[in-house]
Amino acid sequence: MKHNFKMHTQDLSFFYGNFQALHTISIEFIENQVTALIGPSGCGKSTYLRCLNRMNDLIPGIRVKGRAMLDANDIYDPLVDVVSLRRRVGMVFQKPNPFPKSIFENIAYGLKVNGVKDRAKITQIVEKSLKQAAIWDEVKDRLNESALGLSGGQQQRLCIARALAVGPDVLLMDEPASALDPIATQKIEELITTLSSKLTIIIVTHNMQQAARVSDRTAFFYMGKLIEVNDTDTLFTKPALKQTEDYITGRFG
Ligand SMILES: Nc1ncnc2c1ncn2[C@@H]1O[C@H](COP(=O)(O)OP(=O)(O)OP(=O)(O)O)[C@@H](O)[C@H]1O
Repeated sequence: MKHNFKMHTQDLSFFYGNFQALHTISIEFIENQVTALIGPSGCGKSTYLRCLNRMNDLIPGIRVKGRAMLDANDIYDPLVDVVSLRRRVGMVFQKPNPFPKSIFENIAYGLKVNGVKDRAKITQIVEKSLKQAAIWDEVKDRLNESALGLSGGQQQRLCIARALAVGPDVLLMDEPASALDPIATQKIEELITTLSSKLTIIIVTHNMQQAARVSDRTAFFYMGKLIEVNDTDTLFTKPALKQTEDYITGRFG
């Protein structure tokens, strides 16, 4: 079966000032699959993830080399509008970060910023996004209450709904469940699996069991380098390199 690549990077290198955090990383992200990025703390997973929607742009002294492509477009092309890039490549962070507004407004806000004015349409998208993020039943009777009154797991699913509302093609998730309890984590993992039928998902996780559960492909990073990328099953059962094997069997990390 021929796969379509939704995103890919080619020899992507990244520098914080004089410190090179990423060395010539090339990965292809298959459309409507989940790719997990794993590796020990400080190996550059989050830096790489943030390169994919230019979240590092505002850090002073950074430099990017190589290419990061969304479909056939280089996202670092000077003509790219970063706001519309982030609409197509959404992001969910480690710590749920809802706005201090109502549940409804958390979703509606991004739509308004993106120029949607029709109230009925906004209401419809809010409902659809909350349903997609598997939180509608829990919040439908309290849409006007503050999002800050929700549990951590609910807040994270609300943030996922917020990201989905603007219709992204790709969702970047930076350890989306690491601040959550096991039940909330399971809900997020189930949600990732459901969403991947329509979205390309790239997830950073510290948790190898989680990578094995949710992802189709896994990329192992070490000290700013991509060591190995493969089907998740293959990477975890027959890693090509000793370094990968040592990491997944817990010999370091
Ligand atoms: N804003 C920054 N300025 C300078 N160096 C940074 C900055 N952010 C990260 N780094 C460095 O870049 C390297 C990669 O960090 P990064 O956060 O991408 O790793 P990570 O694999 O995501 O780690 P963790 O799992 O602990 O979050 C580290 O050496 C880190 O110290």
